[in-house]
Amino acid sequence: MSQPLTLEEFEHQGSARMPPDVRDYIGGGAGREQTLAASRAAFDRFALRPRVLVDVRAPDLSVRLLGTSLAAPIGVAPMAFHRLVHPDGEQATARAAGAAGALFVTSIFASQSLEDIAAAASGPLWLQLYWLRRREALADLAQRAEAAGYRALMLTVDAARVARRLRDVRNSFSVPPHIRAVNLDAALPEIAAYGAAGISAIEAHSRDQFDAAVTWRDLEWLTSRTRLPLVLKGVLTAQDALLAAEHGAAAVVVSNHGGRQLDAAVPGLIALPEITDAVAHRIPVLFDGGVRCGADAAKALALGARIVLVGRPVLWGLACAGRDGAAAVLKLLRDELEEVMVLSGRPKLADFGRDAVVEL
Ligand SMILES: Cc1cc2nc3c(=O)[nH]c(=O)nc-3n(C[C@H](O)[C@H](O)[C@H](O)COP(=O)(O)O)c2cc1C
Ligand SMILES: CC(C)CC(=O)C(=O)O
Repeated sequence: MSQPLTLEEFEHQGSARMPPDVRDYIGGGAGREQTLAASRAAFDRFALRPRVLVDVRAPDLSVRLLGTSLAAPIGVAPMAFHRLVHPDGEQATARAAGAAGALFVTSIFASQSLEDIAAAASGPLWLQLYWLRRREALADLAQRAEAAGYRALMLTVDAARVARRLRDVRNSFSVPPHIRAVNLDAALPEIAAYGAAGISAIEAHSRDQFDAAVTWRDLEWLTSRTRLPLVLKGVLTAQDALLAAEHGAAAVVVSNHGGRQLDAAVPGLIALPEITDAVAHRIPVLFDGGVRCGADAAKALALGARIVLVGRPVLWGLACAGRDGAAAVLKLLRDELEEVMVLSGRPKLADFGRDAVVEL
C-alpha cells in the first residue's frame, strides 16, 4: 500500500484495518450525524487570505500554552481505548505526539494506565476527566496525574451522558472484555458489563456512572483538590466561556465532541469567533472537530484558537502502523500547516488573526 499523502488517505487505509463495529464507533456521530457533517462543511465557509513579499524562510510553529512549550500548535484530543485499534495503545500514540512536538491528552477511558503512558511519553501530557457520580475517583485520578507529571486536567462538560449513537445501537457495540478502562478499574463496573443486544454499552454505562447533576458550583470541589490547571472541553457559547473564566478555568476547548454528543449542535468553527471575542484576552481558547489538513488548522487559528486538537485521524494512523502511523499523521498535519504559513506570507502564528480568513 502506498504511503498516505493526506489524512483522508490515512482514514481509508486505517479504517480498513478495523473491525466494522470499531470503525463505526470511531467514525460515527450522534443521532442523524448532522453535526458531524456540518462541522466538516464549516471549514469550506472560510478561505485563506494570503499576503505576499514577506520573508518566510523561517516559519515558527512553536507555541506556549499554560506554561508548556509545544513545537507545533497541535494536540491529540482525548479518545477512549486506543487499544481498540492497535495493541500498543496510548503508549504508542503518546510517543507519536512527543515526536511531533504535539500535546497528548489521555482519556479517563484510556486502555493503559496513566503512569505507563507517562513512562512512554516524550512530550507534555494532560489528563481528561468525565464527572463521575463516584466523584472521589476524580480526586484520586487528579493526584495520580499530578504525581505522574501530567500538566493539566481537562474536564469534558458536553456529556451529562453519552449520546444515542445510532451506529453503536445497531451494532450493540460494547468494548471487548480484554480492553478495559484500567484507570477506573477499582472505581467503576466495566463498560462490557452493560453490553446487551440492541443497545450501546457505552451509552448505558454513562447513564449509570456519569453525574448528570453537576453544575458550575461543583467545579470548586475539583479545583480545590488539585494543583493542576483545569481546562473545560466542550464549550460552544460565549456565555459559557465567560462562566468558565469566572469559575477559574485555565482554558476552554471549543468542541462539539466530534459530532458525537448533541446532534444539531453548532459547528465548532462557527462558534469559535464569539468565544474568542469573549474570553481569548483572559484565557487560551483551544479548538477541535473535523481538522483534516493544515489549512483547516490555519482557519481555526485565524478565528482565535491557540492550538487545535485532532481526534480520529490519529487513530487512523495508529491503526495503520502503530506509533509510526500516528506520528506520520501528526507530522503531515504539521508540515501542511507550515506550508500554509510559508505560502500565505504568515510565518508566525501571531500572523493568523481574523484578517487571515475571509468568510465566503
Ligand atoms: C473514538 C473516540 C473516542 C473519544 N473519546 C473521548 C473521551 O474519552 N473523552 C473526551 O472528552 N472526548 C472523546 N472524544 C472526542 C474527542 O476528544 C474530540 O472532541 C473529537 O474526536 C474531535 O473531532 P475529530 O475526531 O473530528 O478530530 C472521542 C472521540 C472519538 C472519535
Ligand atoms: C467511552 C466514551 C464515553 C468515550 C467518548 O467520549 C466518546 O466515545 O466520544
